[in-house]
Amino acid sequence: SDGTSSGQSKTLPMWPFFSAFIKQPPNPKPPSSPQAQATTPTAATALITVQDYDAPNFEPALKEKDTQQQQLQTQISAQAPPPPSSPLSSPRRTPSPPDLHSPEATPKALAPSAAPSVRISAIPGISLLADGGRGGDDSGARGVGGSNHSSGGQAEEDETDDDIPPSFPSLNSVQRASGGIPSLTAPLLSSASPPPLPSLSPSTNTNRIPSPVTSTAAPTLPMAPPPIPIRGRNPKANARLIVPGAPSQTSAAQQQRQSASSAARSRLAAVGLGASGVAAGNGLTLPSQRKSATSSSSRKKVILEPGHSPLDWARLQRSGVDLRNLPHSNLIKVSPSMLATHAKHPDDIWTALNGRVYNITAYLPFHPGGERDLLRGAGKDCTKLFNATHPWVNVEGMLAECLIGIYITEEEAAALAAPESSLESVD
Ligand code: HEM
Repeated sequence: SDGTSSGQSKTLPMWPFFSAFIKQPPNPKPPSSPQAQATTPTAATALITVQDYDAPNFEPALKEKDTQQQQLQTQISAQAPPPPSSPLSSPRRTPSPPDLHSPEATPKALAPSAAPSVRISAIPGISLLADGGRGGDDSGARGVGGSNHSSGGQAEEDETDDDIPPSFPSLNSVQRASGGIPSLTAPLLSSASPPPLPSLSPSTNTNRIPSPVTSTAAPTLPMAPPPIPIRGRNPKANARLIVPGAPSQTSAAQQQRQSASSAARSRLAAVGLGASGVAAGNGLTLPSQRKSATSSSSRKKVILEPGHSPLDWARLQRSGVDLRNLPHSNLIKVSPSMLATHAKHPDDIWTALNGRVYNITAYLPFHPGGERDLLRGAGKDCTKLFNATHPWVNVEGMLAECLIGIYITEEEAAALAAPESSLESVD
């Protein structure tokens, strides 16, 4: 029978393709090779058995194939379960795998002839085995290291439980109940507590904010929490918090920071710079610095009537309205005596500024410093007063439409009047 089986396996090269579509008997068979025993029992496994065949012996092989098909159909129709101790499972009982290179190494060769030799597993081909590795003897499967789910029962549960690692510590252990593992926490505490770090000792931490973390859990923390940052706060605000003469409650670091800031401010004042590093007196310094530069003048903001903002004044200048109140458009030469005659009339108030004479009557309600201050220059030269108050104001642009003429001295006016009088006398 060995020769026959060998001939069958050697002369059916196309049989694997047919056997792949043949429904297997419900009772699965053991794997056909020892290697299949190592496969996962829960996954569908395709077992492929490839054997050498002899091409010249094709004719007898066809006959043998027909015989096998008939027997196979008979077996499928009968669906007879294989005997519990199938001879085909004998290779699995052997503790060491057989030599695969020898002809007797195949399960077909190892199977006795009395057994139902013509079975799918004995025919070289492709066998699709769902849950391959089932069947057979439980002890045999365990003997070669495989698993057997068909045995079921307690054996299967034991194998499943072995894959789950045990919980540590156990759910009902004393370690969980106590909240910690003494064997792990004790070395940490013992190594951190003696001796305590100097930065964590309460005696050197009196200026810091008392924290329960530093007092209770200090041995387990490597560093104490940092102090509250003071960066971003206004240094002047810090300076205002210091009450002169009062006992200082600040720490040494804060005192050092404040002394450094005051020293920096004194250095800036020595070079003529404000606290912000900007030259004092150009309008970009802090209000306190600017007020000290103009403390001699009586600068005060007044509330202007609605519709008298600087923009309203600019709009009035561009409107084309006559703001000069002159019978002609020519500029005239104004003497101090002539200017003085335009100081009291409420509709015709002149002032001299930077060598020019303006009619400031229309501008009076628009003056940010108020009418009263502006009227201080009515009928006279206000250049000194103007420059003492707001030298940055562009008066040439603001009062362009109010220009009367140029401001001349009495001598120039007299010189101008003399020729005219002489000509008049000539005429
Ligand atoms: C005649 C031409 C004048 C013009 C065109 C004029 C214009 C101005 C302008 C534009 C401002 C606002 C400046 C600012 O906000 O920075 C102002 C403010 C002021 N002016 Fe005059 N002014 C004139 C004459 C005078 C005179 C003669 C005085 C008399 C002291 C005076 C006293 C003031 C005062 C006290 C302020 C308020 C300053 C402040 O905002 O704190 N102005 N003036």
